[in-house]
Amino acid sequence: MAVHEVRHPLVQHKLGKLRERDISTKRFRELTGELGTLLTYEATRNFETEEYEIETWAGRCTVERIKGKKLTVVPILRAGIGMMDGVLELVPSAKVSVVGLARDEQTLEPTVYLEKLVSDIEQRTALIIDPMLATGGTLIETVNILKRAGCKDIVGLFLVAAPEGIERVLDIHPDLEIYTASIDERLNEHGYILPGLGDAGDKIFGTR
Ligand SMILES: O=P(O)(O)OC[C@H]1O[C@H](OP(=O)(O)OP(=O)(O)O)[C@H](O)[C@@H]1O
Ligand SMILES: O=c1cc[nH]c(=O)[nH]1
Ligand SMILES: [Mg+2]
Repeated sequence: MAVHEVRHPLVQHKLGKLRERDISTKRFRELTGELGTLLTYEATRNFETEEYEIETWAGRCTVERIKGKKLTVVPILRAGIGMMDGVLELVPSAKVSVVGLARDEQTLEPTVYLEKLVSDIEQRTALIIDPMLATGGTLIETVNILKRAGCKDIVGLFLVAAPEGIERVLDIHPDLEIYTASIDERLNEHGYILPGLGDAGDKIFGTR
């Protein structure tokens, strides 16, 4: 297991724009999708490939394809939906397993309100997507759901992650692989990430 902070210049440039206080809903959505694409590119870097032969304009040629990797993208409602189109741009055939969790603003404990997983999830790598990993409670519960369903290979993509949350999650799920555009400084007293993005769900959906 490992935590990868993706320091690629494009990722850091887009994340900087995303942090601007007066960003519009439209721009926040665009950048969230684009960062979803870039994090997917990084997270799929070590997928195994196999060679096969094709007929080309110049005769036969050996090319490569991803070897038997079946994916399911797992957006955590609501905010994870904001990354989904960007992720699916690179893995357009992936099945989608949706989970809905909401964090109680006072206790910071998540409640699960939806589980709609693909039926053969035990044969798939799960790619969890959510802009924020804060206290880690939502991610721990999501991984619990996936493991209960038989999923063994689980990767999480987050725009921003708090060090406290990462530590808590890895304590319980040390086999998890995490990709994030930034490991931020800390959580504030309300469980929000600093400097973070504010409330990502509200910014993506235009609610407040
Ligand atoms: O790591 P945690 O402390 O559990 O917090 C992170 C969760 O909180 C946010 O969702 P929220 O519950 O606000 O739901 P939303 O996406 O509907 O806004 C965020 O998108 C994560 O899912
Ligand atoms: O900083 C945070 C923490 C949880 N959820 C968010 O949207 N932002
Ligand atoms: Mg929210």
